[in-house]
Amino acid sequence: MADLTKEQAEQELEKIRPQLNEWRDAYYTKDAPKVEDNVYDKLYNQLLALEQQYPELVTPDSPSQQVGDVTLPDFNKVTHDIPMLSMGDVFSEAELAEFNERIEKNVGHEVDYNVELKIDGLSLSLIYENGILVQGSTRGNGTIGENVTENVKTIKDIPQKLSKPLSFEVRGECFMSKKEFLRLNQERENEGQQVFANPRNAAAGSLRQLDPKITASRKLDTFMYTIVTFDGLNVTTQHEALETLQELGFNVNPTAQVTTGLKGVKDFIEHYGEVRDNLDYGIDGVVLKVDDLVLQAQLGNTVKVPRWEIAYKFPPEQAESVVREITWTI
Ligand SMILES: CC(C)(C)c1nc(N2CCN(c3ncccn3)CC2)c2cc(C(N)=O)c(N)nc2n1
Repeated sequence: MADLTKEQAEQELEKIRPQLNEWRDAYYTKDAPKVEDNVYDKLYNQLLALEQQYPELVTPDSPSQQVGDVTLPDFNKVTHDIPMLSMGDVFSEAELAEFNERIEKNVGHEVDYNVELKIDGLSLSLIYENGILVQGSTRGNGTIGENVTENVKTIKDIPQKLSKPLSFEVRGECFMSKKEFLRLNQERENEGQQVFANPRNAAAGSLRQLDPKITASRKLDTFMYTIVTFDGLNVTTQHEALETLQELGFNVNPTAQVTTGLKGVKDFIEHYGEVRDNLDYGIDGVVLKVDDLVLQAQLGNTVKVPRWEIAYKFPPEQAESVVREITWTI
């Protein structure tokens, strides 16, 4: 911002201060940010620049003076030493068959897959040192995530202390059950607040709160699915990794199955495609992972996605309004 005269700076500040305070209040009290963080940050930095240029223009109600009880809408960032990759996805059985053929051609024989439900939540990384939870973070862009450690400590199904003094990273999905989603939205409706569009948004909005007390007031759950570093664990398959996670006290989705080649995958997909609406958590597909960890390493990853896994995606769940309409007609 070009150097302004003191009068011009004062006029600018009289506009910027209430705007930032309004945005910040919306961010906290309504969990519904009115603007993206970067828009807030940009205007906030303009305020800081003007106040640095003219310190005498700083007022007690300036957002720059609201330190302590209200930290800025920005999380500390963490770097994922091992990137949190994306997933290749397919939408038909023909594409699944192509994926399987590619794998079999590459390794020269049929392979076992660990088949998992794809939970519709947000990715979470947990780091433990000597069995103590020391960091929780979101996926972010796969390399840089947000540090949400204090919030993660309010999630009841995440162990803060493991039964073994392990130092490792585990990853999984943080989600909100459909039951909790309905309860929370009813509460927000009663309080005249904006409701969340779906459980995934509600989970993201609850985990990505800067006030852990707000996170604690929302019931979040997890299903963990990856041990990133296996040192000291004799785990040789993805299925064993899930069993080990369960033994260590993590919540693991109980439906995973090992199949030989694609046999059984079709039944798994059809079954969970049918019972999906009755599950208390959202799913948006099924994930196939080559079960053997040595084969996974042999197949490796492309820049963004592992070559050894694929996500079969379901069509979007039936819209709430359609369901309500049918009920209404009846
Ligand atoms: C370890 C790998 C990479 C194979 C992996 N990656 C996953 N994901 C990556 C892409 N993700 C992602 N998220 C946002 C933007 C782009 N990609 C969302 C998590 C998995 C997600 C689930 C689930 N949801 O239930 C699951 N059972 N297994 C996963 N396994």
